[in-house]
Amino acid sequence: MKSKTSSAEYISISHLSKKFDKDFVLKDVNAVLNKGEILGFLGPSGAGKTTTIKILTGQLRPTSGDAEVLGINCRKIDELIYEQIGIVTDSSGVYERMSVYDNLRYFARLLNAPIADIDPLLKRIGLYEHRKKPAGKLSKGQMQRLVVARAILHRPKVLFLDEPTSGLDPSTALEIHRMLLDLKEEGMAIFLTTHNMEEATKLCDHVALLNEGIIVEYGTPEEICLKHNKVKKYRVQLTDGTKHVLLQNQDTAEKISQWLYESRIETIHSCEPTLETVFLEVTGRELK
Ligand SMILES: Nc1ncnc2c1ncn2[C@@H]1O[C@H](COP(=O)(O)OP(=O)(O)OP(=O)(O)O)[C@@H](O)[C@H]1O
Repeated sequence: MKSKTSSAEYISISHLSKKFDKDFVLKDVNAVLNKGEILGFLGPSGAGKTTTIKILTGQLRPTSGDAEVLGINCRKIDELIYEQIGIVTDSSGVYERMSVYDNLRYFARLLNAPIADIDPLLKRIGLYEHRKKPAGKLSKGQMQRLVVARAILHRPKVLFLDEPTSGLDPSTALEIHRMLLDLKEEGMAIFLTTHNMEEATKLCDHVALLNEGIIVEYGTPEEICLKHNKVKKYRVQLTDGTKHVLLQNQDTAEKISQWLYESRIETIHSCEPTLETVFLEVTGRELK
């Protein structure tokens, strides 16, 4: 983990814990997010992802440990930080009777963002055609784009997204992904929570796999998968339709060469771990 003094370090989380009543829902969480990076907090429902975001945005105080966001200790965060961060949770906070444009104009005034930035932003997120529509009449995907637009209108340094593509169709999710990668390129630091391991693998520079409040793996998606690539396996489908998963060893080599000799192999692949299979291996739990 990098030192606290790094100028590009926008978020640092150190031994963070949170207790509700008697139960710890976060236990000794450590992570770092630098400028121009995407950090993913991944875990099943109840793992503590939203609680982490709430602590980092000043909505909850931790029980112990520390976190800094843009150099401000999480216990001292107040509304002033909202000039420098954007938050996407759900669509609450959008005024449904106001038009798309008026919603953004309202937030631009609130956050001192230039009104002239609204139209280019609407074009960028594909909502320009819908700018006069009441927000309440947007589709789910359009609403999600509006919520992201509202969160980035004032060009924050850090963007928090709590499951930004949950429930979206694949093409809308893809548009959100493209937008996030563009924002990252522009230097924004993005803190993302998701259940979706494919999304995390594609977008995140680093991921924290969170289970019951504990980070069970932390690193780049590649590092984590490589670390768990010790037991090598092959997946073979034969021409008779049967499927076989075989450990890489002498017996398998002999079996595969026999099947090759008999022209019985339809497909053959090596089984590299994914974040999904790593999570299952480490926790014994599916991510759904
Ligand atoms: N205000 C609260 N009081 C008591 N318990 C809470 C409170 N907020 C959250 N919890 C509990 O803390 C645990 C973690 O909740 P959190 O919302 O952080 O999970 P999550 O990983 O974001 O889940 P999901 O993917 O379902 O959003 C859950 O067991 C939840 O019931």
